[in-house]
Amino acid sequence: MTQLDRNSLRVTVGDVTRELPTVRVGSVGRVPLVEFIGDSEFTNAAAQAMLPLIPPGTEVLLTVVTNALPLAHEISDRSGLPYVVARKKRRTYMQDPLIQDVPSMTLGVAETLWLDGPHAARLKGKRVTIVQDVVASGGTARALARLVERAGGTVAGYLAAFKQGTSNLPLTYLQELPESL
Ligand SMILES: O=C(O)c1cc(=O)[nH]c(=O)n1[C@@H]1O[C@H](COP(=O)(O)O)[C@@H](O)[C@H]1O
Repeated sequence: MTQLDRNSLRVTVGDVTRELPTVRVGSVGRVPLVEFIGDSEFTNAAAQAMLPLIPPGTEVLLTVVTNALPLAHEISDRSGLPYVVARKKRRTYMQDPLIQDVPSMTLGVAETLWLDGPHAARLKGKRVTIVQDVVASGGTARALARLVERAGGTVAGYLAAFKQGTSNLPLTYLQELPESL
């Protein structure tokens, strides 16, 4: 990882290098912006590198829209593990969804997660690994863990492409990003 200036940070995953732009977030300062959506080459490199980090015993992956979705798709495809997706908006077709507030978000917006009932059923009795693009405060990860428990599953572990900040979750990740630049 190379800091080019306050406006960008160069990261390399596998043989793919990207210059992440930085964005201003509240009073925190500038944080590097990781975008997997729209970048299959970067997504695929990260998914491939994350395969050995999947916690042993994992039976199902759980992720949340939007940015982590292509990553979870690729990890699922490469590992053969099924994946389940929490949404951030209610959909009219949802049946008995589990609704979970995310207490605080690094990017500055409070959010609510929605897990459709039939999808929650796929977590019941399973060892579930939570997959994210970035874990910062850990608020999203904790909300996803709560959904696993409410669905009757157990959390096998937390897997992220990048860690940013000092959350004390038992997280496996590829690289650590600076909290602010
Ligand atoms: O696109 C995003 O939502 C996102 C971009 C980014 O550069 N960094 C980033 O942390 N996020 C999202 O912010 C959430 C992590 O923040 P915490 O809940 O504070 O750990 C995840 O849902 C990420 O998808």
